[in-house]
Amino acid sequence: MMATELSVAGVPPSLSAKVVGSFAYFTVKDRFPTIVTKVIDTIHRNKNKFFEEYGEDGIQAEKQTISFLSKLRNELQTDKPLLALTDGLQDVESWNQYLQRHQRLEGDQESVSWFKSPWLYVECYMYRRIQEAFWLNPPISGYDPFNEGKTQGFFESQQAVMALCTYLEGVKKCMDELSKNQLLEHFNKLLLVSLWGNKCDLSISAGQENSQKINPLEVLNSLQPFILVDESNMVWSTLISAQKQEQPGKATPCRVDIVLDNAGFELVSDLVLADFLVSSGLACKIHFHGKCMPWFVSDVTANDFQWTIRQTMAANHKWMSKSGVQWQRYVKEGVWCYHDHPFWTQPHEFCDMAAEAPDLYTTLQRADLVLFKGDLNYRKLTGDRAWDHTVSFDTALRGFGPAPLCILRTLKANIQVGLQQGQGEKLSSEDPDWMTRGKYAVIQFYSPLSEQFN
Ligand SMILES: O=P(O)(O)OC[C@H]1O[C@](O)(CO)[C@@H](O)[C@@H]1O
Ligand SMILES: [Mn+2]
Repeated sequence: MMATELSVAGVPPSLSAKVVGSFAYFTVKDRFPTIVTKVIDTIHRNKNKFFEEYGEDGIQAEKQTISFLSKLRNELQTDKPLLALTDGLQDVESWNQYLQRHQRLEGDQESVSWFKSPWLYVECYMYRRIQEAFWLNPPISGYDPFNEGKTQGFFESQQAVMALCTYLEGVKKCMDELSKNQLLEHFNKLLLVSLWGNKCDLSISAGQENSQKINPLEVLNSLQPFILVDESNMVWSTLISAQKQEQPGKATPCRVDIVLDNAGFELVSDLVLADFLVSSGLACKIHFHGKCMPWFVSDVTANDFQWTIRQTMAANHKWMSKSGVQWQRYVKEGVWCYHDHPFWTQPHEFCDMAAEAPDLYTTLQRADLVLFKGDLNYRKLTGDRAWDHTVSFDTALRGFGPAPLCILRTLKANIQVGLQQGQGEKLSSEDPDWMTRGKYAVIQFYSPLSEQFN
């Protein structure tokens, strides 16, 4: 099961920093070292805290972690071969096998390196190595170096969060009187807020900025021209038709899975959408999927998920705290549940999920709809390959389709499929950076049950 064969007929090569001047090249060359340096600074700034908590052992661990990370930074800046992991975590074997498969494919170990290997692989590997640096240094193994940025992103988005929760509670109050069209209107709005919430990630800005300052609902119209593909109507029909199939014997009617991306405002926008789906009866159960370790700077971990709900509950704002209390109740009652499978923090393209993580694939098959959030999920759905812009989304998925699925993504990496003939060229001539600045977005849909829609 080699995941990145470059020679599969009809499948383009993986994006890689070996293309000098490409976005992948600049990311590996400039953004990776910046991110590792930021992690080092964060640890250093927290030195006193480690001392207070763990005494001399904390100081030793801080020093040692910084030394591991400096070594990592040096390896990546000098294009050294990737190394096997040694921290004994449950996913080590799978990472090391992945490395060996690449080495076999390339014919020598030197060729599997930061600038020569697939960008998706080396970027995931960098975050896994950061995790290793901590894990090998108890007592600070569990430290999340991105936590400060994530919590700051949440606090700086307070006004937007309040506006969104006020809107949500307003809708919920009159839910019973809403016509189907009104319900659809609210659904569309909240789907768009969740889509544009993906602008708020910390990885693209190397940890600089990830907050939502203005009322997201007020800017939706002005953002409409920047949505390049909008298949939200298929998402709506999927939810409606799943309801029609609801049978008394079916254990979990209309289940929606949300594969989360970033903490901060984006997570709140996802929770608001999930609340709307449940309170409107469009869904009965929501399964959230997050990361089991700090990932791509701002991605949601179990801790971020719980923390965000607690903070929302504790807010000194009537509608915000009401929303938080409701979310806590959903979690307690099992209407919402959070999972973090190790597959989400591995470098695989999603077309390899069925083979690499059959249990996760089976889990997703139980959903009536899977909503994927964000750029990294888009890269993994499409294999992070140099597809022509006009190739269809289903072709790029290469057989991945556990259930009807939709991706809500703002463009931050130079990959985009499913466009009209000439659309990509036109965008490139108007704005050469159209794929990498988070200015444009897509809502793309695929269903393995497509006959249902024919
Ligand atoms: O949080 P998101 O939307 O997945 O964005 C992260 C993206 O940002 C980047 O760091 C930009 O290159 C990509 O590596 C990654 O795909
Ligand atoms: Mn992210």
